Amino acid sequence: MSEESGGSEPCFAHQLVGGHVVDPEAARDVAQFRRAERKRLYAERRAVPQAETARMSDVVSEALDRLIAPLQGRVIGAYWPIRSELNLIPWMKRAHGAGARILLPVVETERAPLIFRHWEPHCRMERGIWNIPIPAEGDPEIPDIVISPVVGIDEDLFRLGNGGGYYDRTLASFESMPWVIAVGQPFAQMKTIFPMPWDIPMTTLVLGDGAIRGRVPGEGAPGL
Ligand SMILES: Nc1nc2c(c(=O)[nH]1)N(C=O)[C@@H](CNc1ccc(C(=O)N[C@@H](CCC(=O)O)C(=O)O)cc1)CN2
Ligand SMILES: Nc1ncnc2c1ncn2[C@@H]1O[C@H](COP(=O)(O)OP(=O)(O)OP(=O)(O)O)[C@@H](O)[C@H]1O
Repeated sequence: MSEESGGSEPCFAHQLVGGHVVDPEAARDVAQFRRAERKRLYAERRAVPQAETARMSDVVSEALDRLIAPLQGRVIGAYWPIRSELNLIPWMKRAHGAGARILLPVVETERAPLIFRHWEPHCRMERGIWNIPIPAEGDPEIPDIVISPVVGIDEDLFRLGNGGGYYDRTLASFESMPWVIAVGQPFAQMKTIFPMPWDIPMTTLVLGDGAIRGRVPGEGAPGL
C-alpha cells in the first residue's frame, strides 16, 4: 500500500488556487511576506491607545455617513470588530436607525465564501470562528455594500486581511460586484501586497485620519 517515493509528479510547475494557475514558489514567497507584514501591522495596531482607535473609528464613521447617503434602503455587510480593528458598531446602530439593513459576516464553512446574516441592535448573538460574535440566526443575504476591515492596504487597494482569504472568496462568489469599502488605520497603507490572481481590489478606502482613496460609485475619483 505504500506510495512509490523518489518519482516526481507529472506536473510540478504550477498549482491551482480557486481555479487560478499560480507558481508555487511565488505563492510561497508571497504568503511568507504577507505573514510577516500581518505580524508587523498587528503589533503597530496593538500599540495604539484605545482612545485613539475610538477617535479613528468616529472619523471613519462620519466619512461613511457622507459617502453612503442616503442610508435608507441600503443592504450593508459590516463587521464586528476584533483585534483592535476600528469599531463601527455605533455607526451600524445609526445606519440601522436610518433605514439601512445591516448584515454581519459569518464563516459557515472554513475555506469557503462568508455568508452574511441580518443584524440589528439587541439581536441574539453567538460566537463563531475565532470567537467572533455573529447573529445567532437568519438566512444568508447578499449585501450591495461591503465594509471590509483591513490589516494592510496597498496602493492599488488590494487588501491584506487576517489570512483566511475569506473576503476574496466571498466577493468572487457574488453574481455582481458590490461596492467594497475598505476601512483601516492610516499606517495600514503599504506599497504592494504582491497581488495574486485571487486577490480582488477594494473600490474605496476610508482611513482613520479621514483620507478617502479610490473610487466612489457615481462620482469621479475623490481627491483628484
Ligand atoms: N471583524 C472581522 N470579522 C470577520 C473578518 C475580519 O477580518 N474581521 N473576516 C475576514 O476574513 C472573517 C473571519 N476571518 C478569519 C480569518 C482567518 C481565520 C483563521 O482561522 N486563521 C488562522 C490562521 C490563518 C493563516 O494565517 O493561514 C488561525 O488563526 O488559526 C479565521 C477567521 C469574517 N469575520
Ligand atoms: N478565491 C479564492 N479561492 C480559493 N482560495 C483562495 C481564494 N482567495 C484566497 N484563497 C486562499 O486563501 C489564502 C489566504 O489568502 P490571503 O492571504 O489573500 O488572505 P486575506 O485576504 O489576508 O484574508 P481574509 O480575507 O480572510 O481577511 C491564500 O493563500 C489562498 O490560497
